Formats: sequence, C-alpha cells, structure tokens
Amino acid sequence: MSEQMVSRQAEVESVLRLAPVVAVVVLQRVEDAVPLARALVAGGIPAVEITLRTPVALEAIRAVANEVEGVAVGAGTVLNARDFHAAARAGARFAVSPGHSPALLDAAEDSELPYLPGASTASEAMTLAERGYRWQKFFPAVPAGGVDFVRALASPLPGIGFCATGGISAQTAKQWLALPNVVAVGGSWLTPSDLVAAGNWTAIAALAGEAARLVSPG
Ligand SMILES: O=C[C@H](O)COP(=O)(O)O
Ligand SMILES: CC(=O)C(=O)O
Repeated sequence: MSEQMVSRQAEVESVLRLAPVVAVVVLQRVEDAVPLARALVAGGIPAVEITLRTPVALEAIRAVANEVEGVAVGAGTVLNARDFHAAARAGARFAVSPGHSPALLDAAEDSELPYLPGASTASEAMTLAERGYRWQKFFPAVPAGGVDFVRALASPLPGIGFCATGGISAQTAKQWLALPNVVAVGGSWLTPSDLVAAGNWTAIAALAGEAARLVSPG
C-alpha cells in the first residue's frame, strides 16, 4: 500500500475514533450549518458528515470548515469523481459514499482527501480491502442485514472496521457499538429536520451529548 494511502486511512480512523457517533446531516439552509455544527461539537460529537443531497451542501461544508472550531467536517453522499473533487475543494476533511464504484476509487486514489467508502456485503468489503480500505461504511446497516449480519463478518474479515449507518437510532446504537468490527455508527437521529428547521440548537446539543456518552470497544 502506498504511503499516501496509509496516511489517509490513518486519518479516516482518527475521525471515526473522535466519538462513537458520526452525525449525518441533510441541510436545507446554509445559514443553519455553522450553529448546527457548533451544537454537535458542544455536545461532544465533532465528526459531522454533511450530505451532498441538497444544493447548499458544498457551501455549508465550506462554512463549517472555516468557522467551527474542533469540528471534523466531511462530505457524504459522494457519488462520483466530480462530487469527490468538489468536496475536497470545499474544505471537507473526509469523503463518504453509500457504496463505491471503480471511478470513485480511482478519484480517491488521485486525491489527498481521506475516503470512507460504503459496502454492504462480504464481497464488497473484500473488494475495498484489496484496494487498501480497512475502514468502511456499512450501509444501509439495518436493511442490509443488521447487527447479526455485521457480527458474522467479524471473524472471517478481522481486518475491517465499519462505521455502520442507516436505520440506527439512539435506542439501537449501543448494540452496534458492542460489535468488535464496528468502530463507530453514523446517523441522522442527532439532527431531526424539525429541530433544525426550528433552530433548536440546545436540543441538538443534548442529543449529541447522549450520543457522545455511548461507548465503542471496536
Ligand atoms: O448516511 C446516511 C444515511 O441516510 C443516514 O441514515 P439514517 O437517516 O437512517 O440515520
Ligand atoms: C448514505 C451515505 O453513505 C451517504 O449519504 O454518504
């Protein structure tokens, strides 16, 4: 594996180990980005994935990267090489995808930006491991097989650590974090759209606080 790949993987690991939960955020208004990220950081959740699902996402990433101390802001829903480069230009510290494709893996190899690609089967996880990706997003975690499925991957694929995301809640996060091959979970439950729309940053900081108190042995 190239030295660059080793250091980008180390960076992904360090982001995933900042806290038990990566906040997955869908923003409708760019002006919400900075106070929202500050609330998450204040609650103890510094890893924030802003999904490229809305027109304001890149501007939001730029604002958070420039203005929020202590945050590790990444771009989620990176679907192609163009998204990948746009995320890097906006100042994202990492990029995340629901799956992966040959073109995306090529773009990631040509870039400095640490990358967390998605997998949801043993074969996909093995394909990514062959390309040097020890840290992977297991997505969509619940519909793709749930806790039992991911637990069953731990023994045959001991080198792979997952950030399980998709369908996880405050109530179920603990079960996921107890798996030896789950280093963190991702989820949107910390930033419900009604609280974001209402600008209720205090409530979001409280949800982040609860999430930060979860523990992962992975
Ligand atoms: O990674 C992105 C997912 O949409 C987050 O899933 P969730 O909304 O079920 O937490
Ligand atoms: C689902 C996912 O991985 C993403 O939006 O990045």
